[in-house]
Amino acid sequence: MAISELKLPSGVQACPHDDAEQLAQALAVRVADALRQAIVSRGQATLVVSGGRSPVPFFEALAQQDVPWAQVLVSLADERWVPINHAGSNEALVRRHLLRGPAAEARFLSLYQVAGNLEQAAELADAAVAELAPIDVLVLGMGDDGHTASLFPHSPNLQQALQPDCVRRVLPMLAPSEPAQRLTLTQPVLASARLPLLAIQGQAKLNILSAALQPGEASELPIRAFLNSPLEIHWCS
Ligand SMILES: O=C(O)[C@H](O)[C@@H](O)[C@H](O)[C@H](O)COP(=O)(O)O
Repeated sequence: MAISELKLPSGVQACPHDDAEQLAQALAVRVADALRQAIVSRGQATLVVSGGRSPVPFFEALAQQDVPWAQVLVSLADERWVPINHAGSNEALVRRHLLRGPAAEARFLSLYQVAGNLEQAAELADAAVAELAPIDVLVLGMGDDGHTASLFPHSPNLQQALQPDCVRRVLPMLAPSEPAQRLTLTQPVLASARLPLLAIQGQAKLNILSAALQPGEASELPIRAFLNSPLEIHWCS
């Protein structure tokens, strides 16, 4: 199956790419163009990205793009509740692969907070990201279980986090995989994005996307809450 075979909702655009390298390059050009346009319109741009393994080539391609990085605020859709020197830190991933060279001039807004427990860290992060929305460019990934950001199926707080009127910007979340303790932006913040992009690779994730396009509960496949207009889905096999 290819993404062009999926029946996508109106305003959800399929963007197929030949391979991971071409996807990363095309996404970097798309994001850089949107950041430049936001800066021309509003004097600054906010970019929120996801962690994981697959964004690294995209981060490195974006770091090469000609963007007025000093006018860009970068943050994360989610973070593992680990310090920056931990292997699972999304902040470390972004600082290592994106915020280098000219892109090092961008401002970074951390989700990670030192606190006595995950809930306290989420409350501190909630206050720390007050300036984040509306997001100009959001880049989401998706797990093989249909999670996005750290919105994991059947996780405590998931229903609250997916509410369009959720008053929290950041909630604590438990992932089925280590590091389990997570901090995630909630649906209202993520849905504020002027340009939401979903980047996924492989047939397994396309099958999950196909399932998420069928009627059902977002609690089973949280990505469901984001498959609406406007959205570009960038995919390669
Ligand atoms: O912290 C994280 O891991 C990400 O924010 C997470 O939501 C990621 O986007 C998916 O797990 C997909 O990860 P891959 O793209 O590496 O498969």
